[in-house]
Amino acid sequence: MQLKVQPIDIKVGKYKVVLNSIDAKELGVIEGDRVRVRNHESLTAIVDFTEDMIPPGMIGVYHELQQKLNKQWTETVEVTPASRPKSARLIRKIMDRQILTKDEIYEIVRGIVDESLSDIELSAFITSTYINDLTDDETEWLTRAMIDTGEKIEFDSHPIMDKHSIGGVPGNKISLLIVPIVAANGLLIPKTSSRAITGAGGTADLMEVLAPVDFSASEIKEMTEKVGGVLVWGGGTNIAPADDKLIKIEYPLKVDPHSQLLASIMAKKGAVGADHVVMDIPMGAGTKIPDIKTGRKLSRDLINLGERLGMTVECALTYGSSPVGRTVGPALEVREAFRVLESMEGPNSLIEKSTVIAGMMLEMGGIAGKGNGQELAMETLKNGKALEKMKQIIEVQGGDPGVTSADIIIGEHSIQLFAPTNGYILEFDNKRIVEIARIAGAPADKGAGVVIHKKRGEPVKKNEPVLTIYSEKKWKLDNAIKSAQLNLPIVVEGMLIERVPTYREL
Ligand SMILES: O=P(O)(O)OC[C@H]1O[C@H](OP(=O)(O)O)[C@H](O)[C@@H]1O
Ligand SMILES: O=c1cc[nH]c(=O)[nH]1
Repeated sequence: MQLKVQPIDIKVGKYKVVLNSIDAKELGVIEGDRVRVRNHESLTAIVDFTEDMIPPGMIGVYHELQQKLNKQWTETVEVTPASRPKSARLIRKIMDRQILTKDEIYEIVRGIVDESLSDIELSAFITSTYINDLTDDETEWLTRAMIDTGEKIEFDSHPIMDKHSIGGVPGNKISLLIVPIVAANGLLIPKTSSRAITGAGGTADLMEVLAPVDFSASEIKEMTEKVGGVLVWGGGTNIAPADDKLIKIEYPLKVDPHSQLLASIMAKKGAVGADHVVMDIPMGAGTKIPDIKTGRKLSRDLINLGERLGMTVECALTYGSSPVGRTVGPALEVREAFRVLESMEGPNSLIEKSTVIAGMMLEMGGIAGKGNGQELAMETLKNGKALEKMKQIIEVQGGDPGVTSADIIIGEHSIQLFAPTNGYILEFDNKRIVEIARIAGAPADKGAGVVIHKKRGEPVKKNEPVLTIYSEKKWKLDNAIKSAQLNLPIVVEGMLIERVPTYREL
């Protein structure tokens, strides 16, 4: 069928077209099917439907496909039904618990990278791997395919250090301290991070408060060689490009399937040529890892996958039942981390966790003797070398190296929530804290988030503030307050939890 092209200047992240339902019926396609669009070249696109936006005889072409067709633009195109790509059919095999071959896994990853899989198919891929774990071989191939379908960095000098957190604990801003500590001690650390997956601010969202995070592989190499380290967004590079496309699907689903998590993390490490990696595995109620047994199993899986890929991996099982530090949300977290860099002023949970992990890295990199890493990491914070290095990192990434914690802008609208009674913080719901920060606008609105005045186990007096919610927009703050009041993330109780009388009135 010949259709007249109607450009639609909207980016949808895929090759997509819109057909009038009359033409779609004529072609025998429904929403989510594919069509071949042919002018001088031939491309497959996913079909959207409309009753009125596009009249019969025309085809709406979204931005990405326009860019492709633009090379040899024509007024009309030939449109024919196309079959689903092989990668889409392979996802069904995972649902049926069949084991995929290496070639099949590569086919799926190519389908993710070249945008030929629809969001529905991608979410089926995520969901089926959430339900049915991939085998060790499949996970290795998934990781390798994610590395091989993107750019890789080869450094001339080694060792290359790296760290990664599996996420799942709110306020985990430790990379902002670890990277400068490690780089200040002469090791190279080209740290790529994801944006938030299940949280209210991933490290890439946080670093973006201070400097751009979007760089090519060659820029990352150059910047790391210049100042020793970077804190960049993995999705902004062409490093493991499938990763961010999968994370975009995981984010609304709020899931991070085991095999995807392994591949997502290790692909980013493999692509930058990491030699030694420390993994942070937050554990406990409300995290991705409910208990130590599951944490040890994940550690073994990460260590084994590292061995298969030629990296030494050590894992740190860390306390995750309470947020790290007292802030959740990009700008608030950056300000808290910066205060530690500036003056060691800050929560012990943040300083201790950051220096323990940085210490492990200094030992693995041969800079500190066994058992002395944390002391050296602490010293690097105290003597201001980590702050100096952080400023170099900010500058090399194009931010303002003169920035101080006082310059970081927090959302202008805020409200405090108060303790209803004297007592102790008996329960503290990490997931609710994240949810409230997200409703307030985090991570997209950098100034949105939550300050935690009282953590689990701490004593509190009636009417003392327990949380402050910040937002850049009044209406988002109102929604966050409503959500917090409907289901408070904190339970305050006195020492007496409930008095049960001799006789209860029924
Ligand atoms: O949103 P949730 O699932 O909590 O965690 C995702 C965060 O965890 C990792 O942190 P890092 O890069 O090691 O600092 C990721 O890169 C991302 O920033
Ligand atoms: O980078 C990350 C971190 C946690 N989970 C992932 O899937 N990727």
